[in-house]
Amino acid sequence: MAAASSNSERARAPPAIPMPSPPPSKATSLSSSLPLFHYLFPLTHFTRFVLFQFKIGLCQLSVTPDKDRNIAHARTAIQDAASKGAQLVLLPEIWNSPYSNDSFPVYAEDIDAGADASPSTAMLSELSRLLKITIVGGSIPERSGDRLYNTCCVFDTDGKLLAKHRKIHLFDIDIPGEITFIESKTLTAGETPTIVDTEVGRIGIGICYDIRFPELAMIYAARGAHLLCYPGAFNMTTGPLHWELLQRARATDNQLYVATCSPARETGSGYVAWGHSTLVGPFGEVLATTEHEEAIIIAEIDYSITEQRRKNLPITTQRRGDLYQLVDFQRLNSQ
Ligand SMILES: NC(=O)CC(=O)C(=O)O
Repeated sequence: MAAASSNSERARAPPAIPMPSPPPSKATSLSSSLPLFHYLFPLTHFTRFVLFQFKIGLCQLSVTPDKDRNIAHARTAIQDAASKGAQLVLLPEIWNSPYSNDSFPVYAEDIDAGADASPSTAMLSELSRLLKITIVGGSIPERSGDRLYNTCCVFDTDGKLLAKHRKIHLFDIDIPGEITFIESKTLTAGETPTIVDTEVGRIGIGICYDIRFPELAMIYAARGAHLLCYPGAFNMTTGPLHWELLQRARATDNQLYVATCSPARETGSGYVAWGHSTLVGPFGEVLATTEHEEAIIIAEIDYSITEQRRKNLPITTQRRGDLYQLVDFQRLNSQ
Protein backbone atom coordinates (compact mmCIF):
# COMPACT_ATOMS: atom_id res chain seq x y z
CA MET A 1 0.00 0.00 0.00
CA ALA A 2 2.84 2.40 0.94
CA ALA A 3 4.66 1.53 -2.31
CA ALA A 4 1.50 2.21 -4.31
CA SER A 5 1.08 5.65 -2.77
CA SER A 6 4.70 6.72 -3.28
CA ASN A 7 4.51 5.50 -6.88
CA SER A 8 1.39 7.55 -7.48
CA GLU A 9 3.02 10.66 -5.98
CA ARG A 10 5.92 10.25 -8.42
CA ALA A 11 3.51 10.05 -11.38
CA ARG A 12 3.05 13.82 -11.24
CA ALA A 13 6.05 16.20 -11.24
CA PRO A 14 5.77 18.24 -9.08
CA PRO A 15 3.46 16.02 -6.99
CA ALA A 16 -0.24 16.68 -7.49
CA ILE A 17 -2.09 19.24 -5.39
CA PRO A 18 -5.18 17.64 -3.86
CA MET A 19 -8.53 18.97 -4.96
CA PRO A 20 -9.83 21.33 -2.23
CA SER A 21 -12.16 19.12 -0.29
CA PRO A 22 -14.56 20.68 2.24
CA PRO A 23 -17.58 18.88 3.71
CA PRO A 24 -20.13 18.39 0.93
CA SER A 25 -22.25 21.44 0.12
CA LYS A 26 -20.52 23.68 2.66
CA ALA A 27 -18.52 26.81 1.93
CA THR A 28 -14.82 26.66 2.64
CA SER A 29 -11.68 28.75 2.48
CA LEU A 30 -9.75 27.60 -0.57
CA SER A 31 -6.75 29.88 -0.47
CA SER A 32 -5.80 29.01 3.10
CA SER A 33 -5.61 25.30 2.29
CA LEU A 34 -3.33 25.74 -0.73
CA PRO A 35 -0.34 27.98 -0.11
CA LEU A 36 1.66 26.69 -3.09
CA PHE A 37 -1.18 27.40 -5.46
CA HIS A 38 -1.68 30.79 -3.89
CA TYR A 39 1.95 31.56 -4.61
CA LEU A 40 1.71 30.47 -8.21
CA PHE A 41 -1.61 32.08 -8.99
CA PRO A 42 -2.15 34.79 -6.36
CA LEU A 43 -5.71 35.36 -5.23
CA THR A 44 -6.94 38.86 -4.69
CA HIS A 45 -9.09 37.98 -1.73
CA PHE A 46 -7.33 36.45 1.22
CA THR A 47 -10.27 34.15 1.78
CA ARG A 48 -12.38 32.77 -1.00
CA PHE A 49 -15.58 30.92 -0.27
CA VAL A 50 -16.33 28.14 -2.66
CA LEU A 51 -19.76 26.80 -3.50
CA PHE A 52 -19.66 23.05 -3.84
CA GLN A 53 -23.17 22.69 -5.19
CA PHE A 54 -24.50 25.13 -7.73
CA LYS A 55 -26.10 25.55 -11.14
CA ILE A 56 -24.15 26.13 -14.32
CA GLY A 57 -25.67 27.79 -17.38
CA LEU A 58 -24.36 26.94 -20.86
CA CYS A 59 -25.49 29.58 -23.37
CA GLN A 60 -25.44 28.08 -26.86
CA LEU A 61 -25.81 31.30 -28.85
CA SER A 62 -26.50 32.09 -32.48
CA VAL A 63 -23.71 34.28 -33.84
CA THR A 64 -24.17 36.75 -36.70
CA PRO A 65 -21.89 39.22 -38.54
CA ASP A 66 -23.48 42.03 -36.45
CA LYS A 67 -21.20 42.47 -33.46
CA ASP A 68 -23.49 44.83 -31.53
CA ARG A 69 -26.33 42.36 -31.92
CA ASN A 70 -24.08 39.50 -30.74
CA ILE A 71 -23.15 41.42 -27.61
CA ALA A 72 -26.77 42.37 -26.87
CA HIS A 73 -27.85 38.80 -27.54
CA ALA A 74 -25.23 37.35 -25.19
CA ARG A 75 -26.30 39.85 -22.54
CA THR A 76 -29.91 38.64 -22.71
CA ALA A 77 -28.86 34.99 -22.58
CA ILE A 78 -26.64 35.52 -19.53
CA GLN A 79 -29.46 37.38 -17.75
CA ASP A 80 -31.82 34.54 -18.62
CA ALA A 81 -29.38 31.89 -17.30
CA ALA A 82 -28.89 33.84 -14.07
CA SER A 83 -32.64 34.26 -13.62
CA LYS A 84 -32.89 30.45 -13.80
CA GLY A 85 -30.41 30.12 -10.94
CA ALA A 86 -27.06 29.76 -12.75
CA GLN A 87 -24.17 30.93 -10.58
CA LEU A 88 -21.65 30.09 -13.27
CA VAL A 89 -22.32 30.95 -16.92
CA LEU A 90 -20.28 29.63 -19.84
CA LEU A 91 -20.38 31.16 -23.34
CA PRO A 92 -19.29 29.70 -26.71
CA GLU A 93 -15.98 30.02 -28.53
CA ILE A 94 -15.91 33.21 -30.72
CA TRP A 95 -19.38 34.45 -29.83
CA ASN A 96 -18.99 38.10 -30.92
CA SER A 97 -17.72 37.41 -34.45
CA PRO A 98 -18.09 34.93 -37.30
CA TYR A 99 -15.54 32.11 -36.97
CA SER A 100 -13.20 32.92 -39.85
CA ASN A 101 -9.69 34.17 -40.46
CA ASP A 102 -11.13 37.11 -42.39
CA SER A 103 -13.25 38.15 -39.41
CA PHE A 104 -10.77 37.75 -36.54
CA PRO A 105 -8.79 40.96 -37.28
CA VAL A 106 -11.98 42.95 -37.88
CA TYR A 107 -13.80 41.90 -34.70
CA ALA A 108 -10.74 41.71 -32.42
CA GLU A 109 -10.73 43.78 -29.23
CA ASP A 110 -7.88 45.04 -27.08
CA ILE A 111 -8.99 43.49 -23.80
CA ASP A 112 -6.15 44.96 -21.73
CA ALA A 113 -6.90 48.50 -22.93
CA GLY A 114 -10.20 48.44 -21.03
CA ALA A 115 -13.89 48.95 -21.56
CA ASP A 116 -13.98 51.28 -24.57
CA ALA A 117 -11.56 49.11 -26.49
CA SER A 118 -13.39 45.91 -25.55
CA PRO A 119 -17.19 46.23 -25.50
CA SER A 120 -17.61 42.45 -25.38
CA THR A 121 -15.64 41.93 -22.18
CA ALA A 122 -17.01 45.17 -20.69
CA MET A 123 -20.48 43.65 -20.97
CA LEU A 124 -19.29 40.42 -19.29
CA SER A 125 -17.68 42.34 -16.46
CA GLU A 126 -20.77 44.48 -15.92
CA LEU A 127 -23.12 41.50 -15.86
CA SER A 128 -20.99 39.37 -13.55
CA ARG A 129 -20.98 42.29 -11.09
CA LEU A 130 -24.69 43.14 -11.41
CA LEU A 131 -25.87 39.52 -11.30
CA LYS A 132 -23.19 38.38 -8.82
CA ILE A 133 -22.27 35.37 -10.94
CA THR A 134 -19.02 33.93 -12.24
CA ILE A 135 -18.69 34.13 -16.02
CA VAL A 136 -16.38 32.04 -18.18
CA GLY A 137 -16.77 34.29 -21.16
CA GLY A 138 -16.41 31.89 -24.09
CA SER A 139 -13.83 33.43 -26.37
CA ILE A 140 -13.39 36.45 -28.60
CA PRO A 141 -10.62 37.48 -30.99
CA GLU A 142 -8.15 39.52 -28.93
CA ARG A 143 -5.73 42.14 -30.29
CA SER A 144 -2.55 42.65 -28.31
CA GLY A 145 0.05 44.82 -30.03
CA ASP A 146 0.40 43.39 -33.53
CA ARG A 147 -0.82 39.94 -32.53
CA LEU A 148 -4.23 38.31 -32.46
CA TYR A 149 -5.31 35.59 -30.04
CA ASN A 150 -8.41 33.48 -29.45
CA THR A 151 -9.03 34.46 -25.82
CA CYS A 152 -11.30 33.44 -22.98
CA CYS A 153 -11.86 35.85 -20.06
CA VAL A 154 -13.06 34.72 -16.64
CA PHE A 155 -14.92 37.23 -14.46
CA ASP A 156 -15.46 37.10 -10.73
CA THR A 157 -18.78 37.91 -9.05
CA ASP A 158 -17.59 41.48 -8.50
CA GLY A 159 -16.89 42.04 -12.20
CA LYS A 160 -13.15 41.67 -11.89
CA LEU A 161 -11.20 39.97 -14.69
CA LEU A 162 -9.73 36.94 -12.89
CA ALA A 163 -7.95 35.27 -15.80
CA LYS A 164 -7.38 35.34 -19.52
CA HIS A 165 -6.74 32.12 -21.43
CA ARG A 166 -5.32 32.36 -24.92
CA LYS A 167 -6.00 29.22 -26.99
CA ILE A 168 -2.80 27.21 -26.64
CA HIS A 169 -3.29 24.74 -29.49
CA LEU A 170 -4.32 26.43 -32.71
CA PHE A 171 -6.86 24.73 -34.96
CA ASP A 172 -4.78 23.92 -38.04
CA ILE A 173 -6.34 20.95 -39.78
CA ASP A 174 -6.72 19.68 -43.33
CA ILE A 175 -9.21 16.91 -44.06
CA PRO A 176 -9.44 17.07 -47.88
CA GLY A 177 -12.97 17.39 -49.20
CA GLU A 178 -14.30 17.94 -45.68
CA ILE A 179 -12.68 20.80 -43.80
CA THR A 180 -9.52 22.85 -43.93
CA PHE A 181 -8.98 25.55 -41.34
CA ILE A 182 -5.66 27.18 -40.49
CA GLU A 183 -6.09 29.40 -37.45
CA SER A 184 -2.37 30.14 -37.42
CA LYS A 185 -2.84 32.23 -40.60
CA THR A 186 -4.10 35.01 -38.33
CA LEU A 187 -3.80 33.92 -34.71
CA THR A 188 -0.89 33.40 -32.34
CA ALA A 189 -0.97 30.54 -29.85
CA GLY A 190 -1.16 31.25 -26.12
CA GLU A 191 1.76 30.21 -23.98
CA THR A 192 0.27 29.24 -20.63
CA PRO A 193 -2.25 26.87 -19.15
CA THR A 194 -4.93 28.80 -17.24
CA ILE A 195 -6.45 27.62 -13.99
CA VAL A 196 -8.39 29.96 -11.81
CA ASP A 197 -9.92 30.00 -8.34
CA THR A 198 -13.50 31.22 -8.36
CA GLU A 199 -16.49 31.13 -6.05
CA VAL A 200 -17.66 28.05 -7.93
CA GLY A 201 -14.42 26.13 -7.59
CA ARG A 202 -11.08 25.79 -9.25
CA ILE A 203 -11.57 25.91 -13.01
CA GLY A 204 -9.15 24.87 -15.76
CA ILE A 205 -9.75 26.61 -19.08
CA GLY A 206 -9.23 25.33 -22.61
CA ILE A 207 -10.59 26.56 -25.92
CA CYS A 208 -11.96 24.08 -28.47
CA TYR A 209 -8.92 22.38 -30.06
CA ASP A 210 -7.25 22.48 -26.61
CA ILE A 211 -9.63 19.68 -25.59
CA ARG A 212 -7.79 17.28 -27.92
CA PHE A 213 -4.66 17.44 -25.77
CA PRO A 214 -5.12 15.22 -22.73
CA GLU A 215 -1.92 16.48 -21.09
CA LEU A 216 -3.43 19.94 -20.56
CA ALA A 217 -6.44 18.47 -18.77
CA MET A 218 -4.13 16.22 -16.74
CA ILE A 219 -2.08 19.22 -15.64
CA TYR A 220 -5.26 20.98 -14.51
CA ALA A 221 -6.36 17.89 -12.61
CA ALA A 222 -2.92 17.67 -10.98
CA ARG A 223 -3.35 21.30 -9.88
CA GLY A 224 -6.58 20.42 -8.09
CA ALA A 225 -9.19 21.52 -10.66
CA HIS A 226 -12.83 20.76 -9.89
CA LEU A 227 -14.11 21.64 -13.33
CA LEU A 228 -12.75 22.08 -16.86
CA CYS A 229 -14.50 24.59 -19.13
CA TYR A 230 -14.03 24.42 -22.88
CA PRO A 231 -15.79 26.98 -25.05
CA GLY A 232 -15.65 25.24 -28.43
CA ALA A 233 -16.91 25.37 -31.99
CA PHE A 234 -16.43 21.89 -33.40
CA ASN A 235 -17.59 21.41 -36.96
CA MET A 236 -19.81 19.10 -39.00
CA THR A 237 -16.96 16.67 -39.76
CA THR A 238 -15.30 16.22 -36.39
CA GLY A 239 -18.25 17.19 -34.19
CA PRO A 240 -20.36 14.05 -34.63
CA LEU A 241 -17.37 11.75 -34.04
CA HIS A 242 -15.22 13.53 -31.50
CA TRP A 243 -17.00 16.27 -29.55
CA GLU A 244 -18.79 14.18 -26.91
CA LEU A 245 -16.09 11.51 -26.96
CA LEU A 246 -13.38 14.02 -26.03
CA GLN A 247 -15.45 15.61 -23.27
CA ARG A 248 -16.26 12.26 -21.72
CA ALA A 249 -12.63 11.15 -22.06
CA ARG A 250 -11.28 14.27 -20.32
CA ALA A 251 -13.88 13.88 -17.54
CA THR A 252 -13.35 10.13 -17.09
CA ASP A 253 -9.54 10.21 -17.16
CA ASN A 254 -9.37 13.04 -14.65
CA GLN A 255 -12.51 12.30 -12.63
CA LEU A 256 -13.86 15.81 -12.72
CA TYR A 257 -16.65 17.84 -14.32
CA VAL A 258 -16.25 19.02 -17.91
CA ALA A 259 -18.47 21.76 -19.38
CA THR A 260 -18.49 22.81 -23.02
CA CYS A 261 -20.30 25.55 -24.88
CA SER A 262 -20.65 25.89 -28.65
CA PRO A 263 -22.22 28.48 -30.90
CA ALA A 264 -25.59 27.38 -32.32
CA ARG A 265 -25.48 25.98 -35.86
CA GLU A 266 -25.94 28.47 -38.71
CA THR A 267 -26.13 26.38 -41.88
CA GLY A 268 -25.55 29.36 -44.19
CA SER A 269 -22.36 30.54 -42.51
CA GLY A 270 -18.79 29.93 -43.70
CA TYR A 271 -17.98 27.74 -40.69
CA VAL A 272 -20.84 25.55 -39.55
CA ALA A 273 -20.64 24.73 -35.84
CA TRP A 274 -21.75 21.35 -34.51
CA GLY A 275 -23.51 22.72 -31.41
CA HIS A 276 -24.29 20.14 -28.67
CA SER A 277 -23.05 22.08 -25.64
CA THR A 278 -22.76 19.63 -22.77
CA LEU A 279 -22.04 19.05 -19.10
CA VAL A 280 -20.24 15.79 -18.27
CA GLY A 281 -19.86 14.46 -14.73
CA PRO A 282 -16.79 12.95 -13.04
CA PHE A 283 -17.87 9.40 -13.96
CA GLY A 284 -17.90 10.31 -17.66
CA GLU A 285 -21.69 10.58 -17.69
CA VAL A 286 -23.50 13.14 -19.86
CA LEU A 287 -25.52 15.13 -17.32
CA ALA A 288 -27.07 17.66 -19.67
CA THR A 289 -26.81 18.39 -23.37
CA THR A 290 -28.69 19.88 -26.30
CA GLU A 291 -28.99 19.68 -30.09
CA HIS A 292 -27.72 22.34 -32.48
CA GLU A 293 -30.23 25.16 -32.08
CA GLU A 294 -29.91 28.05 -29.66
CA ALA A 295 -30.38 26.87 -26.09
CA ILE A 296 -29.65 27.70 -22.49
CA ILE A 297 -28.80 24.58 -20.54
CA ILE A 298 -29.11 24.82 -16.77
CA ALA A 299 -27.56 21.91 -14.89
CA GLU A 300 -26.47 21.04 -11.37
CA ILE A 301 -22.84 20.58 -10.34
CA ASP A 302 -22.05 18.90 -7.01
CA TYR A 303 -18.36 18.44 -6.22
CA SER A 304 -19.10 15.96 -3.43
CA ILE A 305 -19.93 13.52 -6.25
CA THR A 306 -16.38 13.95 -7.55
CA GLU A 307 -15.01 12.95 -4.17
CA GLN A 308 -17.35 9.96 -4.10
CA ARG A 309 -16.30 8.80 -7.56
CA ARG A 310 -12.63 9.14 -6.70
CA LYS A 311 -13.22 6.91 -3.68
CA ASN A 312 -15.19 4.40 -5.76
CA LEU A 313 -12.51 4.20 -8.44
CA PRO A 314 -9.20 5.27 -6.85
CA ILE A 315 -7.07 5.66 -10.00
CA THR A 316 -5.39 8.74 -8.51
CA THR A 317 -3.59 6.63 -5.92
CA GLN A 318 -3.02 3.71 -8.29
CA ARG A 319 -0.79 5.51 -10.80
CA ARG A 320 2.57 3.94 -11.59
CA GLY A 321 5.08 6.76 -11.13
CA ASP A 322 7.79 4.13 -11.47
CA LEU A 323 6.70 3.63 -15.10
CA TYR A 324 5.55 7.04 -16.34
CA GLN A 325 5.31 10.68 -15.29
CA LEU A 326 3.42 13.85 -16.23
CA VAL A 327 5.65 16.92 -15.94
CA ASP A 328 4.07 20.35 -15.35
CA PHE A 329 6.91 22.63 -16.52
CA GLN A 330 5.24 25.83 -15.39
CA ARG A 331 4.92 24.66 -11.78
CA LEU A 332 8.27 22.88 -11.81
CA ASN A 333 10.13 25.97 -13.05
CA SER A 334 8.44 28.24 -10.53
CA GLN A 335 9.66 26.24 -7.52
N1 LIG B 1 -12.50 24.56 -33.94
C1 LIG B 1 -11.58 23.97 -33.18
O1 LIG B 1 -10.75 24.63 -32.57
C2 LIG B 1 -11.52 22.50 -33.02
C3 LIG B 1 -12.29 21.58 -33.89
O2 LIG B 1 -13.25 21.93 -34.56
C4 LIG B 1 -11.81 20.19 -33.89
O3 LIG B 1 -10.86 19.88 -33.16
O4 LIG B 1 -12.33 19.36 -34.62
